[in-house]
Amino acid sequence: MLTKAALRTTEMMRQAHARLRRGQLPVDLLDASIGRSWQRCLDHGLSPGRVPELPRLSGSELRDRRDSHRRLIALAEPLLKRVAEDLRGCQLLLAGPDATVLKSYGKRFVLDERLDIAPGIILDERWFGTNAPALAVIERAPVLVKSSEHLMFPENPVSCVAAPLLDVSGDCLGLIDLTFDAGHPRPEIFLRRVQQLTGALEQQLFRDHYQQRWVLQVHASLAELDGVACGLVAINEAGLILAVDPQAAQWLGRDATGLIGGHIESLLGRSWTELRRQCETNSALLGLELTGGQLVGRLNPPEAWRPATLDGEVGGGSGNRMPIKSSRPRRPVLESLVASWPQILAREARRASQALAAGLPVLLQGDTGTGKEQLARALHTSIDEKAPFVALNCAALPESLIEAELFGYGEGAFTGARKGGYDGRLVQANGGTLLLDEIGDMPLALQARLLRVLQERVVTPLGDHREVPIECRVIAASHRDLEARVEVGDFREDLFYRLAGVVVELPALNQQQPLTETIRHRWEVLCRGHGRDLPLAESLCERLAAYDWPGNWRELEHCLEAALVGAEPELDALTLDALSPRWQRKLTGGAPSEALAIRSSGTAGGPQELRELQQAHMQRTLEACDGNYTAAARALGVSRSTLYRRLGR
Ligand SMILES: Nc1ncnc2c1ncn2[C@@H]1O[C@H](COP(=O)(O)OP(=O)(O)OP(=O)(O)O)[C@@H](O)[C@H]1O
Repeated sequence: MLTKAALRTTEMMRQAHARLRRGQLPVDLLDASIGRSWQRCLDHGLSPGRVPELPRLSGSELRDRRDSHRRLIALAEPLLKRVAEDLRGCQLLLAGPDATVLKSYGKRFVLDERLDIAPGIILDERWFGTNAPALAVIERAPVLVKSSEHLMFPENPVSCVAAPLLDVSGDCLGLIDLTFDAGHPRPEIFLRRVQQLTGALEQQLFRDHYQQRWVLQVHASLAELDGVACGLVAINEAGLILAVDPQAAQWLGRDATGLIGGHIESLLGRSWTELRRQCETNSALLGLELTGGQLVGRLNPPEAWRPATLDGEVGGGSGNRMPIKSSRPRRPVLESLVASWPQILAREARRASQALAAGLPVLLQGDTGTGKEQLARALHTSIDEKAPFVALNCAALPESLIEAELFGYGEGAFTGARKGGYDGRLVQANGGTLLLDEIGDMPLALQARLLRVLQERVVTPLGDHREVPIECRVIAASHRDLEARVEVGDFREDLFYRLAGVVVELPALNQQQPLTETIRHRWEVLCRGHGRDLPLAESLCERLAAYDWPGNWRELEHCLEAALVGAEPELDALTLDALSPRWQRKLTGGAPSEALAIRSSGTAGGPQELRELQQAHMQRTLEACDGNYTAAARALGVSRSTLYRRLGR
């Protein structure tokens, strides 16, 4: 039996068709998208009610068409088959982006013998008139086309919903249509179902594309965070936003293009380094206070996030922590990391791996962003990728917490202590590797305790008398010159020797020779990763090589990836003009007036001259700071060691 609302709609549509027969387009009686479609159909010269001859692909044409959409079919088929079994009495269609039906699942509706909606049929508006698949592609949105809204079939016994399936670049891969009995009282539930299907498949596409990246899920409700309606943001190691799906843009209340290429810190107002540390190997739940309101988020390290499966479960498990199941190495193993390194450095890295495997500690030294953490992970993976890798940033924790974090505590050790106590990072690293990052910033008192643990290989948690044996490999890392700190008494000499079994000094990026080659290689790797083929202009490559790179690899990565994701699709080559104004300023020497002077005087302005100009600028800044290197380095925005090096001291 029809509901009152359905009767009203039926009556309205009867009037709509009557007005159409009198030559009027009844836009006031139709939904906006249906009205637009009717108008297009009339413009194509279609006559309502006259059943058209429908074009169909031949058997071999259909095979070819399926072959050219095999990625779409492979992605969607398992899910559609499963859903068709649940939705008895409905027909599910998978169609290409031109609304040609590729596959049909479940019931098969035959409206009359010429209207068998089967694979091979082309549901183009130009001959089939208003229909959900064609309309979903044109509107790029989910649509519901009820029985008599199908312009050519005023007595249509079925209604349809359809939604387009968009890939990560927003291109339409195809669509899913669900056809059901027109008498169904609540057609909206089918619309929601189709949206869930395309949502789940789009999440799968997002995951496949950004599997090696950090993924932030966002939603207003914790209960929905693992569903298909959550928004997704892909982030690179440096914190740069690589992609924002339409749902994330909606939740965040921001335009995706405005967010892509920006830094996650400016979106979340939290330190990226700290966020990353919070979820070193596990996903971490975050409360996000954004200008648009409160959202919940979950930050997932590379490979940890699994799309929703539509069964109410999440691939990787549920709850607020999601252990990584993958047994594949998450980081490049040592050999692939060192493949492009200078020979001497690669040899040092291999030596460190052997030493670590034999139980010796390894110390990694180098400026910020030179790849200490990346090497530490590769060393660990090269020995035992399945064992725990625990990183502790000794500089990031307040002095009062670092002891509890490192050694753990017993139940009730202090006010606010977790029920059941806490194991501490040393115990968590048992059987694996502990990275003591920024060890040069560890307070002296704690250095003494750490030394004792390393000597005795047992820890005593705070407020506890138990002794817990420790069996882990130790890597320490610091951007500080530890020997210099030992000399001035800020670092214990005995601890230094305990940590420095093998020392690897990671060079600054600008010491790589020739730097143009390194940059070009990195650019090509990034282009491949993003599926782009965009040459790097020679002139820009030279400018990049002349820049000092105080943030080393991290800064280079940030610069190149921001340029790549922001590059217009029609660009022939990446030139200086295509970079952000900030990078243009940086690359024209950090002293724009001097760089401009080179241009206006007509001098070539090659890398060597730029280097000399930079040096002169640094020297002048140093003099202006009365020879104080720390103040000059801060004024120039570079590290002290970089300033020393650039001035040849
Ligand atoms: N040799 C390399 N080739 C390409 N990218 C690299 C290389 N080394 C480091 N990177 C990239 O640079 C970024 C910084 O690396 P990493 O965190 O290991 O540096 P770090 O020395 O530990 O820095 P910090 O001292 O600031 O913690 C990462 O995104 C990493 O992927």
